Amino acid sequence: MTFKDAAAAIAAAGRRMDAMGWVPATAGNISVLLGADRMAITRSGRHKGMLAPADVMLVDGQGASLEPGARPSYETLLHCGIYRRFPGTGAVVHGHSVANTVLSRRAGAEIRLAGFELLKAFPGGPTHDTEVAVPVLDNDQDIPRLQAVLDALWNRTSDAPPGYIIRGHGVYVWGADMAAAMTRLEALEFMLLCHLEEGRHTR
Ligand SMILES: CSC[C@@H](O)[C@@H](O)C(=O)COP(=O)(O)O
Ligand SMILES: [Zn+2]
Repeated sequence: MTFKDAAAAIAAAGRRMDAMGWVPATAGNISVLLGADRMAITRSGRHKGMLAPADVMLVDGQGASLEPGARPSYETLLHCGIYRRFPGTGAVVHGHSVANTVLSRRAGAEIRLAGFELLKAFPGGPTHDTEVAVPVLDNDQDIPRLQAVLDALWNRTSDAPPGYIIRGHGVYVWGADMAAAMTRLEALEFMLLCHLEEGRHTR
């Protein structure tokens, strides 16, 4: 994929996330892998619903800017961590929805989703008749330290997680390409919203 195509896919994903209310203010970040040591990612502090090609830039596999002086997403290392850990990943999306924020603020170490038809949208989820645990981690502005917590978590499990949620902050989801990542994000956000509504109606 060319940088131009990647920037267009990132901007389209940002518009979709904005339309859903998942990237308020300058929240969220989005990337596409372009090669073993290269990815296109949103610049820090841009509104993800109004991205122009110039709001996307190149970094290397360690998250270092390939454009002198330019500032990629503050959370670039979390994207690098996902590409490193899950080979075959081609795109990563991060958003701050009301559902993932509210639910994670009162969750423990995971949010369990069970019995939803949309669980079939997750990889390896051929049936609704299953339960998926989405990890919830405490928020941390020290991104290398947060990535170390994620690496330790992933080392303890053989499951391929559908994504993860940072408490009171937002969700990270990925896929083989942008379409797959967005399908997974939409499915997860739908189920989280159901979870939130169920909580409201059973109180
Ligand atoms: C609007 S504050 C949100 C940031 O702290 C961060 O969590 C975020 O999602 C966007 O950061 P960015 O550096 O623009 O990629
Ligand atoms: Zn964020």
